[in-house]
Amino acid sequence: MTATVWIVEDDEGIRWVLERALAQAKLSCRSFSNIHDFLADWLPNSAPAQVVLCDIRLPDGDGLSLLSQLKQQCPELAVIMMTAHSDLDSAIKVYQKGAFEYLPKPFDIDHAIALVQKAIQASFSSTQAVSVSTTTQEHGRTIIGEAPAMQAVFRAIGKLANSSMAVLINGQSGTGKELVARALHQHSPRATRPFIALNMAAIPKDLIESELFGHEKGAFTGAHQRRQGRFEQAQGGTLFLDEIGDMPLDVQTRLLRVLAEGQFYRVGGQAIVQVNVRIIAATHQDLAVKLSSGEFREDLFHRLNVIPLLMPPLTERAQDIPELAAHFLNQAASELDVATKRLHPSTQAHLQRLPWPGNVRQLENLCRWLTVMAPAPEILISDLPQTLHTQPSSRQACAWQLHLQHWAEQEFSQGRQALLTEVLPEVEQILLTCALKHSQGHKQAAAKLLGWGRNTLTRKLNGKGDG
Ligand SMILES: Nc1ncnc2c1ncn2[C@@H]1O[C@H](COP(=O)(O)OP(=O)(O)OP(=O)(O)O)[C@@H](O)[C@H]1O
Repeated sequence: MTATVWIVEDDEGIRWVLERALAQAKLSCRSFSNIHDFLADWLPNSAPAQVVLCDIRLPDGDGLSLLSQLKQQCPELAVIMMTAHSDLDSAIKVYQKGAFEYLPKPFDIDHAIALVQKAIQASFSSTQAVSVSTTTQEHGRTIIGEAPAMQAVFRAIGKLANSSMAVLINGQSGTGKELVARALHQHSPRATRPFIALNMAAIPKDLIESELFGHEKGAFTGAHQRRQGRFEQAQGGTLFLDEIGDMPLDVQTRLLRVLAEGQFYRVGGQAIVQVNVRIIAATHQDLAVKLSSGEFREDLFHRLNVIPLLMPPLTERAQDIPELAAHFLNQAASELDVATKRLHPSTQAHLQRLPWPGNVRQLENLCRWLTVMAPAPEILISDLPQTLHTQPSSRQACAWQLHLQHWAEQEFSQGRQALLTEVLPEVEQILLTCALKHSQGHKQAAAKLLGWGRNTLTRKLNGKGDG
C-alpha cells in the first residue's frame, strides 16, 4: 500500500522542505506551484493521490475553491489546508468545505508529516467524516489569534461547527472564554436560537436554582409572579454556564438530572418543562481538584467535559498583543468617535513582556484608557499608566529578543532548518568580538566578561569550537 501525496504551494522553500521530509518518511510525492499545473495533471488521472497538501493563497486562485472541487470529485480524499494568515473564519471555512485538517504556517515539519500519515490512514480506511456545507453563518465578534495556542482553539471551534456537543472551557479570567462560547454557538446548528449566559459566581447561591429553572408565583418569599429560568430562555439554543466550579452541589445534582432527562420542574412548580439546550460551561479553576475534594460531581464533570478547550493566558500568546491592541484601540476610537491611536513599536515590545494577570480584558481596558488619556496619536511607553512602566522581572524589555523571535519565525516559514547550529556560533562570535573590544584585547578580562574560562576563550579564538 504506497501512498502518494500531492502538494500545491507557491513558496518554493516550503515545497522543498515538505518534499524532503515526505521522502524521508518513505512517501512518494509530487509538488506544484499553482492550481493550473496541479489540475493539468490531476484531472486526467482518477484520484492519483490519497492526500493533498494545499496552500490557501495561490498565485492563480483560491485554495479553498480547489478544496471544494476536489472534495466533490473525490469525497474520500484527505486534503490538508495550509495558510499563513489564519483567523477563525478561515479555520471554519476549511473544515466546512471538508478539509481533513488545517495547518497554520509556520508549522513544525514533524507535526506536518505526522498529520499527513494520519490523513493517509483516514483516506485508506475512508473513515473520515465528509461534511460539505455551503452555509455561511453570522460571524459575530472577531477573535484574534495568530499564536499557535490560539490556532489550536480555532481548530477546535472549526471541528465543532455543525455540532451540539457539550464543551468545557478552561482558562484564566479575561482569556476570552465567553467570546469562544459565543463563537461555538454562532457556528452551530443552533445559531438562530438564543445564546444565554449565566455566571455562577455572580448570583447569590440560594438564587441559582430559580435563576436556572425559573419559579412559580409564590414559590418562595419574594416570588411575586412566575418567572422563566435561563434554561427555558435558551430553548433550542445554548446555555453558557460561566464559573461552573462555583455551582452549589445540590444545583449540580439537579443540573445533571435535567441534562439526562431533558426536562424539569420550575421551583415550586407542578408542570414538566421540556428543554433542548446545549451546555457550554467555563471555569478558571482546576475542576480535578474540586472533584477530589468532593465539591464537584464527577458524573456532571464528565457530562460537561465532552470536549475540553483550554484558553491560553495572554502571556502565552504575546505575539498576538500588537494585533489585539490595534483592534481594541480601533474599537475604543469608534465607540468614542475619535481618531484611532497606535502603539509605537517600543510600546508594543514593552506590552509583549508584561505579565497581564487580567489577560485580554486587561489589555482591552488599557486600550480604552489610552484612547482617552494618551496625548498624541502615537502611544509611547511613558504614556502608559505608571504601574505598567516597568518590567516585573529583572530582565529588561529587550528589543533584540523580539527581533530574533520574528527573524526565526520568518526563517522557519521559509523552510530553514537546523537554525541553532548556525546561529549559536554566530552569537558567540559577536559577543566574543564585543568583549575583546571592551577589554582592549585583554583575553583574561574578555573571558571574564563572557563568563568563560581563559582556555575556552583561546580555543574559540582559534576557531576550534567545543571539540
Ligand atoms: N482573542 C480575542 N480577540 C479579540 N477580543 C478578545 C479576545 N479574547 C478576549 N477578547 C475580549 O476580551 C474581553 C474578555 O473576554 P471574555 O469575557 O470572553 O473572557 P472570559 O474568559 O470569559 O472572562 P471571565 O472568566 O472573567 O468571565 C471581551 O471583551 C472579549 O471580547
